[in-house]
Amino acid sequence: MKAGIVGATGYGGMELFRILSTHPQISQIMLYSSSRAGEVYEEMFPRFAGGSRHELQDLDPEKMKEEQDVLFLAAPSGVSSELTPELLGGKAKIIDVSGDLRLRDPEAYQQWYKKPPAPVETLQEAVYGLPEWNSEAIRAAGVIANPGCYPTASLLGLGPVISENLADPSSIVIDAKSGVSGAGKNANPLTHFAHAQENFQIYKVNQHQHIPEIEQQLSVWSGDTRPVTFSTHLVPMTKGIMATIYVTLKEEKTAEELHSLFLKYYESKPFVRVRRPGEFPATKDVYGSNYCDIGVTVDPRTNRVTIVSVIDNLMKGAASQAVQNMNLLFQLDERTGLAPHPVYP
Ligand SMILES: NC(=O)C1=CN([C@@H]2O[C@H](COP(=O)(O)OP(=O)(O)OC[C@H]3O[C@@H](n4cnc5c(N)ncnc54)[C@H](OP(=O)(O)O)[C@@H]3O)[C@@H](O)[C@H]2O)C=CC1
Ligand SMILES: CC(=O)N[C@@H](CCC(=O)OP(=O)(O)O)C(=O)O
Repeated sequence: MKAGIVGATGYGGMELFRILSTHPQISQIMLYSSSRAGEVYEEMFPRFAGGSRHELQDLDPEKMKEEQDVLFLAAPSGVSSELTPELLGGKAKIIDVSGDLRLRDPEAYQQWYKKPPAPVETLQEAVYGLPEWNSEAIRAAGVIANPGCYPTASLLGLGPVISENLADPSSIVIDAKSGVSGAGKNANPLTHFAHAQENFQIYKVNQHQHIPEIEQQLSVWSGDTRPVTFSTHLVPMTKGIMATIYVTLKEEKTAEELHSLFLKYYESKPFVRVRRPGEFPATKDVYGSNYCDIGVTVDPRTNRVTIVSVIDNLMKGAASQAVQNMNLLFQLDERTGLAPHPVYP
């Protein structure tokens, strides 16, 4: 299969290149750049030297959609809204890693992203690519909206409890933390080294663009609207997300019962690992991998559940989940090309 990456010079695009370079079904990778066409990728990033050379190409949607079997879009939000309509109707399947195609409601996109939304017809073609919950639709899709990093961790943590209608709808609190690579490669005041190191900061309070994405999927599971309190914090580490989720149960459950519930949903899912009762994961348990590790318990004094969900934001939160989606789109084993073990320490 031939794969193309838009945004290959960015953090998500680099991870895509790293994974696809050793994927057994990928025979050729084409890299596109809006700013550095003509330059050689391996000279720009010597860490990738030692194999084939890749000259960065100009974006030419007409050529791209006929020459590639799959196109990964890993550009800032706002780019895919315009580019995807031009890429439809060709040979290539499209996997968008940005937030542009995730929200069904264009007005919600405008409200939360403060940018013009993609055309409604394009949004209607896109399937939400959370493989553990949506694999059937993904297999039949032509366009995938890859989930956001925070929503991936949050939704995998909440899925079993919300699907089983166990939670008091108004009780959901997601307290999320991310490493700085979540903000991409361009410096901003929040992620500048001198500001971020030895610092721990909350940001986008009640304004984060992932709130409607999380609520949209919760309403798919529950059939009604579940507003969430969702807070994001910047942690002085390179990669990793931890979502600590609190929900109040409608009825009493033991920690063992909740553990069994999570196993029921995830035992057959290769990339979600549920910890034994009383055990909780850390971000380094999944570093560099496609895993989401989850720990769950309940406090019998408050009847409140604590769910801890960790991912690597650039992997399960972006690039490796996109490749998992590619595997499903092309009817491959979803594990193909996704190395099994995280990097440690
Ligand atoms: N970082 C993360 O953890 C996650 C990021 N995402 C999303 O994935 C996308 C990529 O993120 P990330 O890799 O971190 O971002 P980066 O800022 O690191 O890289 C984005 C890349 O997009 C390319 N680009 C910029 N403008 C355009 C344009 N007009 N047309 C085409 N390409 C363009 C640039 O490459 P060039 O100049 O060579 O074209 C740039 O290298 C974003 O939408 C982000 O929100 C999603 C989940 C997690
Ligand atoms: C640490 C950090 O700044 N993270 C980013 C993640 C953004 C992202 O991935 O954006 P989309 O999924 O909407 O494309 C943020 O919180 O905005």
